[in-house]
Amino acid sequence: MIRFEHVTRSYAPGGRPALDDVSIEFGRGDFVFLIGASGSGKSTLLRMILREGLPQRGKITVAGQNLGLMLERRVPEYRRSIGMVFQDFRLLPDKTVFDNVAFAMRVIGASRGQIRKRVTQVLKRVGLDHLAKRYPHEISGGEQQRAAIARAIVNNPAILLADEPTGNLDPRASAEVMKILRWINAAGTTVIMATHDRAIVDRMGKRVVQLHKGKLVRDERHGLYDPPEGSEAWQILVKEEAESGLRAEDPAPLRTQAVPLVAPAEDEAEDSPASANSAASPEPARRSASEEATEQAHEQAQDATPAEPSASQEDAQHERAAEPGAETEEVSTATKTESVRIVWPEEQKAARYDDAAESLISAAPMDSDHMPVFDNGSEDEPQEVDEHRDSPRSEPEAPASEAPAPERTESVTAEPEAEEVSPVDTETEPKASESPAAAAAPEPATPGPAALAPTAPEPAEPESAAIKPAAPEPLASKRRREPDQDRLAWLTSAFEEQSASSTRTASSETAESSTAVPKPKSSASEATYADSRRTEEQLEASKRGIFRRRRGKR
Ligand SMILES: Nc1ncnc2c1ncn2[C@@H]1O[C@H](COP(=O)(O)OP(=O)(O)OP(=O)(O)O)[C@@H](O)[C@H]1O
Repeated sequence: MIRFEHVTRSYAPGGRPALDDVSIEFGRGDFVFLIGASGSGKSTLLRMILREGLPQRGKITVAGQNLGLMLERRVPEYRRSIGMVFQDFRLLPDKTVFDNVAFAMRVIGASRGQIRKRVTQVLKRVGLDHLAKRYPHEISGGEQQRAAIARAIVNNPAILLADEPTGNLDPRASAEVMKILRWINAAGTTVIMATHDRAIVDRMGKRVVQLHKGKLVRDERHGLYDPPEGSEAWQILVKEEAESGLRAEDPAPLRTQAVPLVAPAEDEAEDSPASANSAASPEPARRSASEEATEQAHEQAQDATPAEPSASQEDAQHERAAEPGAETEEVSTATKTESVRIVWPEEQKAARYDDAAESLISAAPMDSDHMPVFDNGSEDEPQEVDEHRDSPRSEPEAPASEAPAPERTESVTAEPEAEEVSPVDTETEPKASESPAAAAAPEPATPGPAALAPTAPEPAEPESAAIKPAAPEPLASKRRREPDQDRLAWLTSAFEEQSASSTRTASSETAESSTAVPKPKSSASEATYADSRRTEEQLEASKRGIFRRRRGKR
């Protein structure tokens, strides 16, 4: 589905490429951890999937579309097929949780009723329906990240990219985020997550892709954070750590078996390269870091540009294609598509879900409807929209208990104008114009058709549990390792314990421990906020114009 072919990407002339001759594939429904030292190219790889920057060499195709051939004006639509979650959340600070999530639907022209219904549904799924009216600074970091995830998935993306989504979170909040990502993946969304969190990677036992100075050095179907001892990736890291003086701080690799440097998946063996070759640096773009940041902010703002007030994106594409003289864009040398939105056949979605649901969700606490259970406090309290934002931490927080229902197939039928939405609106009946799919989410357990995509079996436990390090570790490494194992143990119990048994005290402690509201990390994100607000104002202005015109007609 996502294919990098000998991709090289440099930011500065003559500098070391951020990605260096990287060839790799990510399949539909994959859950991939992207690991590597700071500066190894993880974020660059994620951004390139989002088409933020093109390779100077090589080719990236997503769902058969060559991103290098994609017309600029199609990029915003393409990006709406992809959800993105950042370490610093990037919520709009002057919007409530509800409106942050609703914003992503408003920019595609969804109607008020659709937005209200869908946003409420998604907030329930991430356990935030009771905090819908809070502002980002009134909720914890973990809750902010869940809101950011809700925003990322509200339009049913085919791909979810997460750049260190647990980087600012404590273990409990991290575990909840991972539960959600696991569930999203089980619903068929490809999840690619850059992380430095050893415990999470080791606990999940998912595919691990490791970068080192822009090169792909490891691709394991079910990997741990540390490369297998003796492998080339392990040797590279030992050398790097010795050079940087980090070795004494770092734990020894957890396994003793040597595996090939790059171990392609069984079904990808033909296409995955055995190793990443060093390539001559191409002529890089002559842009400064600040220009790059501005470009990113601009590109993200493009995403926020309101779409034509048409129906769903697919419908809109078909409508445009049906118009006389409408463009049909050749987005790939091999594939001619009408839409840049990433869609795959219904049966494959169902098959992927059916195949994945049982195994992927199994480790997370679930309620009777197979929803991840969140530790939001007493289960006795009714779930309702919080209408008392003045006392942000005094209300009881109810657990999510809505049916999970991945409904990646639903499409929204947009109305001509996006309207301001309030989560306290008491109207609950969907409008007649709303898509039935939006009203009735499919049951996850429904078996898919025969076209089931084979999925590698999930390991019962990470292999690390049974394997001892081959060599005695230095004292310093043991010191570093203890907290890591504590964290691993904590995560394990967090995954396994039923939140019904968790106390409200624990919940509030967690909330207290992570209440700091992160400032935008970079000028790019600040610019994104500003551009998003500008877009918001443009929306408002256009609505005012529409209403004025209507009044004039009357
Ligand atoms: N906008 C930019 N302009 C110039 N160089 C950049 C830019 N973004 C990243 N780089 C450089 O590209 C290389 C890869 O950076 P990248 O952010 O992809 O690494 P990373 O693995 O995500 O690091 P981290 O774990 O610290 O987030 C680094 O050397 C970095 O300095």
